[in-house]
Amino acid sequence: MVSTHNLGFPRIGRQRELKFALEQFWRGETNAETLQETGKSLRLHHWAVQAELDWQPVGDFSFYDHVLDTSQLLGNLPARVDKNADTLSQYFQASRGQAGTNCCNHQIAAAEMTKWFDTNYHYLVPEFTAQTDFTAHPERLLKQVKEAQSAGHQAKAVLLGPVSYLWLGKSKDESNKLALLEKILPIYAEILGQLAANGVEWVQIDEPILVTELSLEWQQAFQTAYFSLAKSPIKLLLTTYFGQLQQNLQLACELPTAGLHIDAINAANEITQVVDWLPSHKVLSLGIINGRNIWKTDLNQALDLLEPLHKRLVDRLWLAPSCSLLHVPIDLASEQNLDTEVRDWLAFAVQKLDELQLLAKALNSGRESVAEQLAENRQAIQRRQRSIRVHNPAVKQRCEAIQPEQALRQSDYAQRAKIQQADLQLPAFPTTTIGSFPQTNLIRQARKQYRLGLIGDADYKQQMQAEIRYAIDKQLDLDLDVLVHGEAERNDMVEYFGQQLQGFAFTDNGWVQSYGSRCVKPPIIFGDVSRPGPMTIEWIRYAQSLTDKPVKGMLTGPVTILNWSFVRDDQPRSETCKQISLAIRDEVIDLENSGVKIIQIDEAALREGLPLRQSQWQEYLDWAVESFKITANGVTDKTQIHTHMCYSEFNDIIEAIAAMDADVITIETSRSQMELLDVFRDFDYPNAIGPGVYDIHSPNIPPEQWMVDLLKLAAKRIDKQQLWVNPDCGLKTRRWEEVEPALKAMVSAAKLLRDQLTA
Ligand SMILES: CN1c2c(nc(N)[nH]c2=O)NC[C@@H]1CNc1ccc(C(=O)N[C@@H](CCC(=O)N[C@@H](CCC(=O)N[C@@H](CCC(=O)O)C(=O)O)C(=O)O)C(=O)O)cc1
Ligand SMILES: N[C@@H](CCS)C(=O)O
Ligand SMILES: [Zn+2]
Repeated sequence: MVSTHNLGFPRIGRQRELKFALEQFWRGETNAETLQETGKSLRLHHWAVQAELDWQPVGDFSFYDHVLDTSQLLGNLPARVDKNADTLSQYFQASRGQAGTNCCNHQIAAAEMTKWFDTNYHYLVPEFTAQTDFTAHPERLLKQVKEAQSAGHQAKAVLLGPVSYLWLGKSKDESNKLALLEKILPIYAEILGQLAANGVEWVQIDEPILVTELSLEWQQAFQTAYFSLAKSPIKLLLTTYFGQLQQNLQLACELPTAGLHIDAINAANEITQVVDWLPSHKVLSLGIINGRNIWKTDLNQALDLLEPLHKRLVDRLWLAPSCSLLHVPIDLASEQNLDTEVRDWLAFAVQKLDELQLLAKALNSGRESVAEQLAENRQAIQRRQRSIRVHNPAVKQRCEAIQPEQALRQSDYAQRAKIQQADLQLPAFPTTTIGSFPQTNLIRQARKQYRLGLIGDADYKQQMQAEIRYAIDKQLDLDLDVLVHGEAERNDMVEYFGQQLQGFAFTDNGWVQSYGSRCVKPPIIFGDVSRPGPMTIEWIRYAQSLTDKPVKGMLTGPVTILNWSFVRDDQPRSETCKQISLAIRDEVIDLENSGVKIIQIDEAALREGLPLRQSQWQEYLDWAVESFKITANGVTDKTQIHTHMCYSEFNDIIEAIAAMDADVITIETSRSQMELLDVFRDFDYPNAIGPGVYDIHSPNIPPEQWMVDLLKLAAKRIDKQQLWVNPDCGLKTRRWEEVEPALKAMVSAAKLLRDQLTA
């Protein structure tokens, strides 16, 4: 008999119950008990949805992030959290920071947040020093185990493994993180012991770093860790996902665990080798359903692959999604307005689990036991392949006809910079923001009413224009140099563009957690992409009509639209990206023709799209940078092109960043004390840079002196002529009460620097 299990279920809830519960709690409208009740009810609901599986995951739920949960489990929250606070308050202090007050609270900086591998999910980076000690705090996990067991479920505990945990964290004092392994292992052993004592048979121990290129030192750490944990009285399912094992394959197979899970979508070519290497007592869990995409599985094809493996492995074969279902929307049944043809091609989390059960039944009881469903699945797969909605010959021809010159600026940066400055006349340390201003309730309500047809085009336009006017007036009061229109009309920087492009479909409720309570609704790219008409021109033109200061045209770049969408799997990503790049190029040219002098093309997701293995980076960077350049470079020298990236660890890709040749790049740096600029200095990066001085992910308002200090640190690394002054990212998640004083201090800091450093 083949068994089924799931690596993790989306936490946010069908109606984003978790989001609303968290935000109410943070606003002080509800108490901790109410929040805990929501958590419990979501967990119980999720386990009920997964009840048909042989094992239900416990420990995948989180109030903010599972890596932060692991830090708390191991007694490793940042030292600055208030030791006297209760555990929930400590948890939120670490995830969101705490603003200082005049009375008793001191300001607590939030932990650094970064991308979880190549996904759009963010985790909170564990912090280490040579002195870090760990202590076991398994109470929350054990409580959840009990909850699941009491509800009649087979609890399989989910833990982030010790080696990946250390790898994902950051040493604050340059000490070797691996030296902590010997301290952390007894704590894991203690937790495993407690799980066993509470009736847990299997622990899914996630070690996703096994799909990356590991040095010998880290490979050896796996040996040390798992030979040590093998003494524990519990079965470990060593779990890898997001890619191939390659040089870690033998290691993963041979570590002394009771089972191994591999990503059978991304590492399909390694299955045979894994089966050959795997010791005969071990379970092999195959992640056969794609946990990163929303397409129906070709079940007949999957069975062709699985049947011979089942014959060989018999009871030792388990089936699961390739990774946690955290990265896909919950339920297709929540969609009332999806195009029926496209809907027929899709599977969300709940449908993926149905697919899993169907595969298990076909293996356990023969294909004939599910013949009807298999026939229906075959037809759906064929309908998608043959659909005329997918293919647009004009788009394909335009892509084939792209000439290399289309990706080139007219002149080099030095020459462009002079032409642009002569026109723009910006001061030293020019100030700007990244694009969005607070998405207030009023804005969201207006969008909702418009969406529901409760207000018409004229009303909506008037309301959005009022918001734009408000944002422009505020920026004029603040004396910022380069203004933005504030993005009031955008629900999301990717969804907004997708909704106006052909080849995209949308969901109403296809929410996916991005960080904490924040979610996104990734568009679905199902066909060739084209732009039926201008997407942003009217709004920017209106904003520019209100002021003589330059207002940036604001676009999302092709690589980011690609990386933050669910992408078609029937052509290379590079091809889809090229199609998007031509569509956005047309928008850039229209903006220039409308008199817009500065155009920002956000490529927030360019870096996270890097393949997990460095050996594949260059190929990706070649087409990603080319796509950006096709989009950006149809303009004359006079137009200043900005790009923005929220994550700025550019050490290994600085050449690609330089090759993008944006006139100005604004980046996230404030939490790293400008250290991220070292690579720009070492590379002699010539173009302008706006290192973020205001961490927009935290409600804390940065004091002016803090930003002055950051700018001075920046000026030590980068020629002051090159420096711009801006926040780390857009301000849509913040409130005006936070934004105004923060930007006031930022502009003041820039002016001070102007006086001090350019005198
Ligand atoms: C820059 N970031 C982005 C990433 N990915 C994207 N696709 N987009 C990004 O901007 N990845 C990296 C970072 C992640 N950062 C964020 C930051 C903020 C959010 C966020 O705020 N998300 C919102 C949802 C945004 C949205 O689409 N809103 C819609 C619908 C809102 C809604 O729920 N409306 C209610 C009614 C109004 C109300 O009561 O609030 C309804 O319909 O019932 C809109 O504004 O129209 C969030 O709330 O989580 C995400 C990623
Ligand atoms: N222009 C966008 C970029 C976010 S990465 C914003 O300001 O929200
Ligand atoms: Zn950003």
